[in-house]
Amino acid sequence: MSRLSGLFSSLWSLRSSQEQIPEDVNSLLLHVTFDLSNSKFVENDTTVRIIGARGSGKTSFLYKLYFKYVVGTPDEAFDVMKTENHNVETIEYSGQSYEMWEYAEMANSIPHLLGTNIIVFFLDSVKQSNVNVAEKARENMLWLLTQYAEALSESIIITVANKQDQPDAVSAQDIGDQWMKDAKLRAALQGHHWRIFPCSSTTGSGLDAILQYIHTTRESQILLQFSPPSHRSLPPSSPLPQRERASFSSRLPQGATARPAGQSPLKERFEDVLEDDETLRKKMRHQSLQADFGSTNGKKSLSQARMPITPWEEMPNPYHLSDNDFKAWYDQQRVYLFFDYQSLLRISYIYLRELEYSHERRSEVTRRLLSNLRVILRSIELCEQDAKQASSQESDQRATTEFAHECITYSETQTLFWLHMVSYCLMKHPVLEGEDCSFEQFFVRCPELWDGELWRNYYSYKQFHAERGTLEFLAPDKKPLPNAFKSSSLALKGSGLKIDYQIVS
Ligand SMILES: Nc1nc2c(ncn2[C@@H]2O[C@H](COP(=O)(O)OP(=O)(O)OP(=O)(O)O)[C@@H](O)[C@H]2O)c(=O)[nH]1
Ligand SMILES: [Mg+2]
Repeated sequence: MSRLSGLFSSLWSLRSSQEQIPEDVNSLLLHVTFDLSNSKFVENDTTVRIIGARGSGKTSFLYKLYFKYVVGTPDEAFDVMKTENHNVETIEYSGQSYEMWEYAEMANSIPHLLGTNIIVFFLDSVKQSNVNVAEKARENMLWLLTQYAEALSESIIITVANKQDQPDAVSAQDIGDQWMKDAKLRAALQGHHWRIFPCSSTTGSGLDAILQYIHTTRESQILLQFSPPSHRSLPPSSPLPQRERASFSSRLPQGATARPAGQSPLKERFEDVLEDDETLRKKMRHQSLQADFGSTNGKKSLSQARMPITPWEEMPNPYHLSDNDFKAWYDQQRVYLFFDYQSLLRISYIYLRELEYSHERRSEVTRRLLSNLRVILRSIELCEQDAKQASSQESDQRATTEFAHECITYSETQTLFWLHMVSYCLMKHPVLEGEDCSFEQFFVRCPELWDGELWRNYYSYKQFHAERGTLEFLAPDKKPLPNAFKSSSLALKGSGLKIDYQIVS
């Protein structure tokens, strides 16, 4: 320890001679805030600022990195003492040197944070089980991002859920979910590259993933000369309120998505739509890069692309997206974190509403809805498989819970049934001019859709879940579906039950 504390104090004196941190932080803050209006903050491309609660493990993290990447002794045991002001080390990673600063208090770090490229925000995951502590951490992050929104607008934000080696640590997934449930914080983070990583500064687990993310994200940001990522312009979206969630269908047995034997007229329909798994994986990687770095612009080849390290944050929770963003994502066949019953109703509603204003034929829209759904659901499944495989290799069982969301599987019969019911509800509860036309409002108005077992009125279980119905629409075997079309739809008039069947065949 004495060796390290000596090291720290010598570093401190070296740095403090270069960067005078005044005692009166407030006056400095005023000064910096004033300067903001006139200056564009640009700093060393590779500076990383580590902040967070006292005792959360910032110093341990810095020196674990130091021993691993500088000294080359990753298992070196060392003690740390409370940081007086700050510590700094230069860490070499993938041919790039990163100057890493860690600060004792957030207040003394602020003058250095402004305009910084990478902010690493540390949390003690054990203490996150205390709601007040968790809330305080979120408040601090929010305060920083809102107070210095302009100066930090380009900053990559990394949240580190440290001390994951402790049995009572709150998982990174749960902490991330809490952060995303906080509408203000979510809005403040929107537009930043933001990720949360599980980590243990004592065992060193998670260190590589964090460094790799810093490296690839920063590298690409430089390549793209700070061109904003494509999602930056998206407006902050409000989450749907928690409400009773009906279940669409339990996952079909393994292989249910495989083509059934026999000559269904729909059999060839998706031949050109659903690519093989490898192509889908490539596409997902490409999309994740685009989401992360704006556009690859040909500057980064696919062979250089890496799967996201913690893929779930790359994939948006559909509940966090506005209707517009949700649809844009769907149209691009991009992978969501999960796609549940409510998401299906929502996309059905959005597509049907759009139909009212477009010249597109209903059958074309339905076809697009189905083909996109099939690709998206398969992509989610592949991500799930990859994550499970990765977690079993790392023997980190926690990672598998990242995908523990309700997710439907592809079934043409079930999808078209729900599309039909949404269409029916749209007719029964039309959106009047001037009314809020969000899915959220529509759903509130349609109690019919709250019952995930609604299909039982029309179908036997066997028919609704028949394997044959996965890739072709099976008509109800109990009673006809309600008419879901205005009488002006002459071609469809009176066809009630068979309408969707006609559309897809
Ligand atoms: N179990 C466990 N203990 C950790 C971990 N990281 C840090 N610690 C312990 O937590 C205590 C505080 O660690 P520090 O690295 O000093 O934390 P800090 O954020 O730098 O604290 P300040 O300097 O007071 O701001 C020490 O006893 C560390 O050994 C971790 O990942 N797991
Ligand atoms: Mg410290």
